[in-house]
Amino acid sequence: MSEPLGVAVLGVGHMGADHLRRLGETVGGARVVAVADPDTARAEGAVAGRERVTVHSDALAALDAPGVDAVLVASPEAAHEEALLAACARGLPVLCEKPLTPDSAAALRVVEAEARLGRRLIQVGFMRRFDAEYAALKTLLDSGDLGRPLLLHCVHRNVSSPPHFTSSMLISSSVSHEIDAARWLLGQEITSVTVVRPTPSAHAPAGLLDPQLVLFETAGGAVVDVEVFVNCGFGYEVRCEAVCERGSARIGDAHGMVVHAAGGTREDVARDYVVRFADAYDREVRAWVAAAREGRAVGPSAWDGYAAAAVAEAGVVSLRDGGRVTVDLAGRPALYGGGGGA
Ligand SMILES: NC(=O)C1=CN([C@@H]2O[C@H](COP(=O)(O)OP(=O)(O)OC[C@H]3O[C@@H](n4cnc5c(N)ncnc54)[C@H](O)[C@@H]3O)[C@@H](O)[C@H]2O)C=CC1
Ligand SMILES: O=C1[C@@H](O)[C@H](O)[C@@H](O)[C@H](O)[C@H]1O
Repeated sequence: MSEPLGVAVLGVGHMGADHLRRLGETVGGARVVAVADPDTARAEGAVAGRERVTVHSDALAALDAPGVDAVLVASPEAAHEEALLAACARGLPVLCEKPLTPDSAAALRVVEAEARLGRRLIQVGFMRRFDAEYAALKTLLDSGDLGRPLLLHCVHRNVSSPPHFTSSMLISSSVSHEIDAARWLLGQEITSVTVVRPTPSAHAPAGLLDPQLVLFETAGGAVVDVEVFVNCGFGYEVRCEAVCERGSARIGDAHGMVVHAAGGTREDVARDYVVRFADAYDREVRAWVAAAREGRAVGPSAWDGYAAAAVAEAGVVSLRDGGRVTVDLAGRPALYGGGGGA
């Protein structure tokens, strides 16, 4: 393709607006030609100053707008399935923000639609795979230098959660990143989930079970623990330590300046994911555009989105009922490699 990739952006809230800016400023080879958001005032504001962009209140109308070659889905998760199925029906490449869908049944319908096409169109927005530190950890683990990974210790903290956040969303929205990262880093499917609930923080909104401790067991016998705490109040922290047979490796400790002053040490903590993962989002969108222009798809697949949804669902059952809940995955279509590993 010699022309820039014509992109329709569905949803121009927090993430959609950030990706819209990215497609204009940071990532070459693409041009936003349509946006859709039921909040049309927001959509008009988001494209102010841009030329030749059509604004739609309806997502499907945006897909049919002139010049659309590909779709970036940044609407709330409940709207993803309809957009993904419509994109598949039109043969349009998609970058879909995580989670793929709110539940595994919907995710499986998306997987089946793509598998029927016989080619990948969908990349899921698990951007940590494009983060330099995560990529370095993956390379190290794959090299075998540290031996077999035994444990992953993960931390996922946000300053505060959005008003619509529920106790289940700590798992289905926030921990979905650790689910994908663990499957990817270890190359293994997650087979069971156990959620432990400490007494909630006094600073969490009433009724929100925050923090939570989420434990995964994998097909290869590794164990992953995730502390998720979305109203920690002080900063955005994402860490991961891999403990292996011959050593350990940790990422996520240092991102800014370290100041030694007044008899102490101070280190900046990122405010949120848009800051912490800015480079990762840039690489993610750049990789998507480059692949879409060549008629390919890269990065986390619809199958990865489905697997994350199924694991999260088991986690939500454990959160509700207690105990260890087994993850039941459907058979993996040949399009995604068939077989067992993640
Ligand atoms: N990769 C990451 O680190 C992050 C991913 N996300 C994901 O991005 C997606 C969007 O989240 P936010 O931007 O935080 O939400 P948001 O609430 O800030 O924005 C969502 C926008 O979508 C619009 N919208 C609602 N229904 C729509 C539809 N059917 N079609 C098109 N637009 C529609 C809303 O009016 C709103 O403007 C979610 O899937 C969320 O999980 C969110 C934060 C970080
Ligand atoms: O995807 C994201 C949000 O939706 C989620 O709510 C946050 O906890 C994550 O850190 C962020 O990356």
